Amino acid sequence: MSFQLQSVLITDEIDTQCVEILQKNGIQVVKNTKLTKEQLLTEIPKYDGLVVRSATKVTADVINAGTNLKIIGRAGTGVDNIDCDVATKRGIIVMNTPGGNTLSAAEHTCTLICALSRHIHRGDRAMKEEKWSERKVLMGNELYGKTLAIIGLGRIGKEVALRMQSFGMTTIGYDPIIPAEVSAEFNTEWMPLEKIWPLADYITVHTPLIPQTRNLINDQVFSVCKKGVKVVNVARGGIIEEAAIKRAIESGQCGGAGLDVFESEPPKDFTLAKMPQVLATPHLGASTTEAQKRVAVEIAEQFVDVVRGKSLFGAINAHAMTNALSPESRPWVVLGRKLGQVAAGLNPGNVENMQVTTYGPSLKQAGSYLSAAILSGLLQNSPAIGGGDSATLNLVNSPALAKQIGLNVKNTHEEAAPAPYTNVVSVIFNNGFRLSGTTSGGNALLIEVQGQQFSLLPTVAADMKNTLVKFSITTSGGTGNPQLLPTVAGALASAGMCVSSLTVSVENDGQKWGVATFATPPTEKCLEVLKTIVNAAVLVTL
Ligand SMILES: NC(=O)c1ccc[n+]([C@@H]2O[C@H](COP(=O)([O-])OP(=O)(O)OC[C@H]3O[C@@H](n4cnc5c(N)ncnc54)[C@H](O)[C@@H]3O)[C@@H](O)[C@H]2O)c1
Ligand SMILES: O=C(O)[C@H](O)COP(=O)(O)O
Repeated sequence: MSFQLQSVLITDEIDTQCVEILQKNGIQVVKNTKLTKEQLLTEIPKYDGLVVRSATKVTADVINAGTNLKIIGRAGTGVDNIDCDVATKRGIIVMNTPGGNTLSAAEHTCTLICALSRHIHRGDRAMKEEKWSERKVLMGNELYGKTLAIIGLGRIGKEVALRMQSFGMTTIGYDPIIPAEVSAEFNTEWMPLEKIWPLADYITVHTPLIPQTRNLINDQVFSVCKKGVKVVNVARGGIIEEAAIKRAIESGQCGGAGLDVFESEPPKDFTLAKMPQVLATPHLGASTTEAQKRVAVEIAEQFVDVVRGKSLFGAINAHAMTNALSPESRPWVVLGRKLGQVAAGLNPGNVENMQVTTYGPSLKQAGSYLSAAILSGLLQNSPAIGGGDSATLNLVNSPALAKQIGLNVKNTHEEAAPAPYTNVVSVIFNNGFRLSGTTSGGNALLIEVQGQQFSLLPTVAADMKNTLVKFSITTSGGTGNPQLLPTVAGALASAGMCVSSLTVSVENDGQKWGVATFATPPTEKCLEVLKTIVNAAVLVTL
């Protein structure tokens, strides 16, 4: 699945290469870093892409005002300034540039650790104030032989560990997803937090700011640390509680803090930053020419790759789309959506469980995008999610919306497809309703609806604004009525309908089902006419 991207708005200071790459690829770019919140709300509907750093707060109201938004790019790492939940529900891809500023942030962290150990900030201030005598009180400590605790052993945490080991520091750390064997590869002993606190001479945090990490280091943690412990935060303000740092410095429990990030940026109150024991920088971790060039180029190239259907690298909320980018997957995405629409049209009611089974080698990795595509068709008019908002249902938001309404989805795969097909997708709901389909020559085809198999498969084409009428026919003992199809076709034609296709299923239990598709929407009159000939007729708008 790929999409058109016509215009991108950049609202933070980003290297010019971002603009150049996007423009070279035919995307119009407007860079305006001076927009007020109100101006942003007015401007955003004009764009289908937005690129930011950490300054622009991409809040729910901005995302909801962005009626054409398809993608939000973060030229950097942290996405805490973007309301990712709201973006996901709106079907908007959010991507960052993981790794682009890792080295700069790691170097900045190491710089703060070194500077804190020798009171560089205080020495510098003393010189500027012509207070040479300060040298008597600015006794430092070597880093050699000291223990550095690293909370968050991801990209930056690892680079910090490797660099500080060259000063002779012992590195220990904690991360819920990095196992001890992995941290051992960069000579860092994994430990639970309670074991870490009393051992650390320095603590540096490198986690995202999430509920589990907010105020991770607080009064209680300081109280079990070594007296004089020094803390460093180049991750996000609030991971180390600012009020607790202040109290710990005042009591002498904390010997110094290196802070690049703050709970509010810019800080509403500079008291903490002004404390002599605090070495503060205004969120400079990624502010190097190298990192800024890298993240600017990366976010622009990532946008271009999505537009070309090449890659979703950096996307943090589009898991279902990962295997849906290739041209071969497109008819399957269409089929999935159509199956969902057919199910919604024929099987209204409470659906709590949906099982999607993919068959055949080509669909081995297709389960997640096919179930997302089916959900996008199934839920498009669902009152449970506000109904009728079909334009916004896609592979990004439909899994999240299904979860929100308590619809459980299970994917399974089987290597061999039922003969005579090579690849098939079938979906079955908790009430037993099932349907399946395949693709051929780029067309989406129905194989089976509710146990009724078609030998000549009805097309549910993507580009045809067609409507499907399912009708059931009693064939009384299997003899059938050879005149039925011409009779139905004739009746529909007399009702003024332009029929695109008319297909009847293989007989099952004395029943046949027919599917008619139309190039223009059928009228109520068409249904009435049909009902005089067949047992039941249901209209499904695709
Ligand atoms: N100051 C700056 O300019 C600057 C620059 C770049 C990145 N950052 C910030 O640094 C942080 C880390 O970036 P990264 O690229 O290393 O990210 P990363 O995703 O590579 O690593 C983060 C690690 O934190 C771990 N983690 C999550 N919850 C945790 C918890 N409760 N306890 C311990 N660890 C936990 C994750 O498992 C992950 O391994 C992010 O918040 C990012 O925004 C700041
Ligand atoms: O998470 C990040 O990438 C850093 O905090 C950098 O933020 P910035 O792009 O605003 O400098």
